[in-house]
Parts: sequence; structure tokens; C-alpha cells
Amino acid sequence: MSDLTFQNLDELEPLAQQVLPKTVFGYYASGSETESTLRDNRAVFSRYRLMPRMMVDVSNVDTTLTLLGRKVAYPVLIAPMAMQCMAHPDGELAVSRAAAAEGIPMVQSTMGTVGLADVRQAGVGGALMFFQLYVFKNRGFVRQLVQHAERSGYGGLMVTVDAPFLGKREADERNNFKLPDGLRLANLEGLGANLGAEAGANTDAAVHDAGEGSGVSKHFSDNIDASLTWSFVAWLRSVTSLPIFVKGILSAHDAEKGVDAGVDGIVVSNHGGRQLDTAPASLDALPAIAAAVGKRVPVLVDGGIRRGTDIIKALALGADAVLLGRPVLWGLALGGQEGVHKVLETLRKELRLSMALMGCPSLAHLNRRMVLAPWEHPSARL
Ligand SMILES: Cc1cc2nc3c(=O)[nH]c(=O)nc-3n(C[C@H](O)[C@H](O)[C@H](O)COP(=O)(O)O)c2cc1C
Ligand SMILES: CCCCCCC(=O)C(=O)O
Repeated sequence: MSDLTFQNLDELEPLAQQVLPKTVFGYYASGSETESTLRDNRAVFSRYRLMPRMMVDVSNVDTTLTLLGRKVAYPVLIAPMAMQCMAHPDGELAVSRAAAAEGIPMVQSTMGTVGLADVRQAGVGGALMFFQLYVFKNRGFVRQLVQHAERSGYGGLMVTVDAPFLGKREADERNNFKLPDGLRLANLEGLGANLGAEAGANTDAAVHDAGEGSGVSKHFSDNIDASLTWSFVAWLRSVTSLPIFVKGILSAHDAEKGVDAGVDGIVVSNHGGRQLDTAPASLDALPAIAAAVGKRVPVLVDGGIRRGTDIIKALALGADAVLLGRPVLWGLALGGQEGVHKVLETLRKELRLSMALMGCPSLAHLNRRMVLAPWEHPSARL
């Protein structure tokens, strides 16, 4: 049993900093360049205000939703995050078990330190799980990876489209960040050995390289396909029957393009402020995207979600659900599966209470009139 004690998710980062090696904490916590987008992802939530309704029966609050035809206990998914065994030996297995216990989806990263089939197996009995796809130069390998995910029981794919290269993460450059010895990018093992030669794939060498700069950044640019365009969605459809979400959309234009290309879901995201610095906060980008998509496919959002009220704001501005990133890693580092569970439980309880205080007995009661944008005065809701 973990003796981890905290009141809210914002308290976790400094606690995790005390237990993680400096290089690992730097990789997990940091954003790109000036970290302006990283900060704005969090700051934006205080700029929007909530407008509650009174005298509504909230003696029962229902937080459930349906995503891809499957019931989800509350509108939170665990964001894909690479290399979780750096935080705790159980890594992705602990996160998968905690998500399953809470009845919410985990999105497993391509760059996991546990194989995707084992992560899926650990979550059996829980909610649906997504596999996050990074698209390698080697399409034969991508096809194998996707079909392996489908056979392993994942219910959807989430293709990350905001990372033709990794952003300039100065903490990682400074720390010569690399994957610690003894850990592996478990899903990539066929990449160099069997399939990589033709694409010049580089597997273990760079990611474990202790040379100058960031080893993971070099590994990424050696292997990831920076020439991706919307035609990729049709190719992906030809090799899988899984629903396809795209993650990393920040404009209504791109959301339209995605829907036209046939995607099944859009994830509004700036990658937790780790890619293009000074890109807008995800919450600011959300309303125009939700309007453009117009309920044709689900819209998810991530970046800076730390409170139940953050979830309410995101849903009132048009999201169907949110993804939670770094606090999961902090819970994992501080208490393994129990720690992650505690993080999720804290957020779930805050969400339920805030829904009651908003006069919302179910998620369907949330709407745009219940949130005030920075330019709107409360009198706009008379
Ligand atoms: C340490 C770390 C690793 C990440 N790895 C991935 C990844 O492998 N694939 C991906 O699409 N996004 C990745 N992301 C981005 C997250 O999925 C998500 O967009 C972001 O963390 C959400 O913001 P938050 O951390 O403020 O909640 C990563 C983020 C962090 C912090
Ligand atoms: C070679 C491993 C690279 C992992 C990159 C994961 C990621 O998306 C991140 O933001 O970090």
C-alpha cells in the first residue's frame, strides 16, 4: 500500500522531482525551447470561468460516457507517454492496471518500455485501449506494428501528427538524455533486425548513446517519417480495421482535413508543450476545432489538465473527453500502480464534485453557456 499523500495533482511534480534521476525528471517535465506553450497549457484554465446553475437535482451525478461504442467511467484517457519504466520498474503495466481498475482508456505509446501485447493484457477487463502510432520510414514495420496492436486487442489507433521531428528540448540536450541501460523500446525490436536496413533505421545505438545532445531526439529523426501527409490515413485504413484518431491538431483547417480524410476522432494537442514552442494552449485551440468538426467524430483534448474543473471547461468548450499526461508519471514514480490509481481517483472525485456544484447531473448537461471565455463578462449569461 502506498503512503503517498497529496491534495491535488499540482502538488505531485515537486514530489516526483525528489525521487527521479535528474535526466529522467528533465525529460518527463520539460517542454521545448522557452516552454511558453507548456506554461500556457496550464495558465489558460484560470482565464476561463465557470457559470454554474442552481436548483438542479444533483443527488446522483453520472460521469460516464460512450466512446467508440464502449462505456468509459469518466471522460479521461491516459495520454500516450514514452518510456514509463524510467519512472517505476512496472512502468506501462502499472499504468494499464490502474486505468483498467478505474474503467478509463489508456493510450499506449509506440515508444513503450514494455511490449504492447503485455500492456494490453494487463488492462484486460477494463475500458477500451488505444495504441498510439509513430509512423516510421519503414512502412513494412508500421504495418506489422499496427496489425500486432489489432491482434493484441487494442480498440483504436491514435496517430501522432505533430512530431515529424522531436521539438528542441533543451533540458534533454543539456543532460545528454538517453534511455537508461537495461531498458528497451520494446515495440521496436523488429525494426533494425529484420526490416530497417532499407530505410536506414537506427534502433538501439542512438537511444542508448551517451554522446552529445539528446539520444532520443537523434533516434527519432533517424527513424520517423517526416514526409507524412493526409494520404497516410488511406494507407493505414488499407492495413487495419481499427478506428483511427489523429493526435496533435491545433487548427480548424487541419481538423476539417482530418475528417475529410476519414479519421474517426481528433485529438486537440500541442504534445504537452514539447513540440512547437509558442503554439497555442490546447484549450484555446479547442472551440474552433469543435465547431468545425460539428460532432461528426469525437474530439478529445490534452495539455495541462490537472483539476476536475479543467475537465468541465474542456467539455463545455466542445471536447468529448480529455487526456491526462504528466501527473500519471508522477503518480507512477511516487507509488507505482497505487500511485497512478490515487492520481486518477483524485481527479475523478474532483470531477464529480464540480459537476454537482455546476448543477450538472450528467455530462450531457455541460454546454458552451456554462463557461465564460476571457473576453466574456458574466453579464453575457443573464
Ligand atoms: C514524458 C512524455 C512522453 C510523451 N510521449 C509521447 C508519445 O510517445 N507519443 C505521443 O503522441 N505523445 C507523447 N507525449 C505527449 C502526451 O501524450 C500529451 O500530449 C501531453 O503530455 C499532455 O499534456 P500534460 O502532460 O500537460 O497532461 C508525451 C508527453 C510526455 C510528458
Ligand atoms: C526514441 C524515443 C522517442 C520518444 C518520444 C516520445 C515523445 O513523443 C515525447 O514527447 O517525448
